[in-house]
Amino acid sequence: MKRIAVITSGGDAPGMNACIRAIVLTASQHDIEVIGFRHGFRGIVEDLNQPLHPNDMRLVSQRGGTILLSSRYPQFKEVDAARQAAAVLDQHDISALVVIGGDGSFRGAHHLDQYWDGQVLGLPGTIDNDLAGTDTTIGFTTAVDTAMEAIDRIRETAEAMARVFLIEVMGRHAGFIGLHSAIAGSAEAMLVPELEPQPKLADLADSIRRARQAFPDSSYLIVVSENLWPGGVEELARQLTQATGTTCHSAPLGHIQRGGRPNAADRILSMQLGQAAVHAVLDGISGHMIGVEQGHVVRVPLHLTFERDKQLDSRLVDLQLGLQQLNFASNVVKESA
Ligand SMILES: Nc1ncnc2c1ncn2[C@@H]1O[C@H](COP(=O)(O)OP(=O)(O)O)[C@@H](O)[C@H]1O
Ligand SMILES: O=P(O)(O)OC[C@H]1O[C@](O)(COP(=O)(O)O)[C@@H](O)[C@@H]1O
Repeated sequence: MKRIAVITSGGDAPGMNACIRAIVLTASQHDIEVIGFRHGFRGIVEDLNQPLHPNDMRLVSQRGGTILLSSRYPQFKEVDAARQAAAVLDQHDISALVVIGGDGSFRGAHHLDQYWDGQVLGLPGTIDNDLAGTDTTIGFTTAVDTAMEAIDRIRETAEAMARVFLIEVMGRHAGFIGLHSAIAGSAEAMLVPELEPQPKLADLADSIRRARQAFPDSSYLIVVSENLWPGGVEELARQLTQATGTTCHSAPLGHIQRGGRPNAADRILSMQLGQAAVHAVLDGISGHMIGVEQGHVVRVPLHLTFERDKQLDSRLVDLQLGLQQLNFASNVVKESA
């Protein structure tokens, strides 16, 4: 009988618990025990093990965060840490490890694979959706829903007070949350790292000025990815206020985007991938991520998920940029009417 170990690693993502549930239930169907290690790779190295029983899984899918806890543990890059993890996994007679996490976690899984004989599998769990080889990641659509709801709320007060807001969303190196929440929130402008060329301060200020002229009683929302503007969204708001003469407010959404109950799509994705991970273990697969492409479960070599950049969907970028233009054009029509 095989034993499977599971960790959740890096930034937690809504749906990780539903994924753990599917792994534990599917494994039990095949008489396979599942052991969790708390706090990601640190938990393996320090042997923070936690048996996972099907009976414990009844009320977990609905919860955000991760019942296995997570961490950022840079020490795992060391060879000694990987060797220690391999020794702990062997002591527990583990034959496969499932890592639920993002690109950093998959680098960790790939690293461990070189020092351990067991099977290593990755499941894409990050709100950032920045893993190549899968259309979406566990937690992404819930985070977009959360950002959209926050944008809607800001829209209402901004509209009531005719204010300009810069709303900062998560996504350290990738604009997926930015793009999707900008479209869903009908933002007047969007700043995400993938835009070529990047809008300049003067362009943004000019758009704000024109919109204010045409529609002085309306709100104007700009969605901005974190880490994009030097000094952050507060500094961008300060510079735009100075350039336009209109007060521009900053609203960083922060970690509220990461918590919360997973939406239906994330629960379904998580359970689909959790079940598929156990099937991959039974098929003897190692060194792969289990992802989803066009509704089908796919197995992708781990290194291909983090060595390549995942592109934004150019049709969605065009959609947002086009609607921004039309928004502006309709302002001009009204202005001249
Ligand atoms: N190059 C690497 N080699 C080994 N382990 C790594 C490497 N990069 C990241 N890790 C491990 O994966 C963990 C999660 O990575 P991180 O980038 O923080 O989050 P995410 O997996 O969500 O992208 C790190 O804290 C570390 O333990
Ligand atoms: O909570 P922390 O450690 O400050 O990390 C914040 C980062 O984690 C994320 O929420 C998720 O990123 P990862 O999934 O890659 O860990 C990013 O969007 C954000 O930049």
